[in-house]
Amino acid sequence: MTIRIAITPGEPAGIGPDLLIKLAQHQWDAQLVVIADGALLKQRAKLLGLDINLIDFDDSQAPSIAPAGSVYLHQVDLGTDVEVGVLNDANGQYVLDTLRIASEKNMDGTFAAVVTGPVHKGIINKAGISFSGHTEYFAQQSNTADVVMLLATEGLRVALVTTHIPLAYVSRAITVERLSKVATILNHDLQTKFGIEKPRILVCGLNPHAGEDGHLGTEEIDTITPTLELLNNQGMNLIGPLPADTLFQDKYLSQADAVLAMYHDQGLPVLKYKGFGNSVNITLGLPFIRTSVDHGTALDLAGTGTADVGSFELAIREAIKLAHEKAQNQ
Ligand SMILES: NC(=O)C1=CN([C@@H]2O[C@H](COP(=O)(O)OP(=O)(O)OC[C@H]3O[C@@H](n4cnc5c(N)ncnc54)[C@H](O)[C@@H]3O)[C@@H](O)[C@H]2O)C=CC1
Ligand SMILES: NCC(=O)COP(=O)(O)O
Repeated sequence: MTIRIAITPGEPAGIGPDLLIKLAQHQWDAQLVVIADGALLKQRAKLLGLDINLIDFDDSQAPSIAPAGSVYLHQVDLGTDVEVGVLNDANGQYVLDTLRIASEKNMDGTFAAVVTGPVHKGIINKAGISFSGHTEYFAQQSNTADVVMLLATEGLRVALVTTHIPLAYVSRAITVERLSKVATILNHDLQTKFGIEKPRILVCGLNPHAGEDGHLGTEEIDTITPTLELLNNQGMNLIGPLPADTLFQDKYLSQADAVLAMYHDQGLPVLKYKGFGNSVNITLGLPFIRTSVDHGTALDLAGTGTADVGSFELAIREAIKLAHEKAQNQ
């Protein structure tokens, strides 16, 4: 069975188009359909000294595999010409259009998954569109109240209770309800997507030293500990709250299936230090499969041909794998 995957290369001035063009140089075991402006891809390929053959995507045809050097294209017109490495808010709507189409066509079953390249959150907002990240955008588009950001590399999976919010709002956002939903989604998807029968999840505290018995903050006593007790009584295996500065060592990680961090920069720096370029971002809890890269737009590398394809490649491979598993279980 041929799986059909949507790919959004993301910010047109960044490295997303470069990586997509490089990855299309070999044949994939799935139909990859890039949702982007074809002229942009042609121009970027020329700059990189590569050829790219774009095949018009027709969703009335059965999924088929493109030969090496080719990729299927769902055309979306850019707002304006792209200067490599230079952001332009005139293209903010274009980026969002590619994501909207990917979302709609995953919801209606045209695609079995979406793999996203990096977007620049700032320039989309500068274009007058409120946007904090793919994770939140796809949740909103699919009317999903709670989704979970999980990044995975060899030997470490990190999920987040809160995602793209200012640090000043984090404490308020960690409620019994949110923590319960995130832990439940994480536990469920570790079982179903990763085949772990009874996931062992290490849960970080929020404050230094997990609050030091309430002397350095009380969120652990007021919210985190009671929620973990509640969920463990229902059969989960959540360990914590643990001091985040000491739990990231092999002694603990080797016994764990995932770490649940309270906020973006508590968990992701460790993950990226361990596996930058070799990690995948997976959104759990969505009604469709979405994977992504572990890096940003890297404007400094766009058009140079030096950007590493590792994470984008892994994101596509993971999406294909998850899509096959989902198809088999239906
Ligand atoms: N999935 C997404 O859409 C993500 C988007 N971003 C966005 O990217 C923008 C830029 O963020 P930064 O913090 O500067 O992170 P960045 O990942 O774009 O760049 C950080 C450093 O890593 C290098 N780098 C990044 N990707 C690389 C690759 N594939 N190969 C080799 N080197 C690479 C860059 O050259 C730079 O030195 C921001 O607007 C941010 O929101 C950041 C992370 C994920
Ligand atoms: N650091 C990961 C990240 O910010 C990716 O966010 P998203 O766009 O995948 O929601």
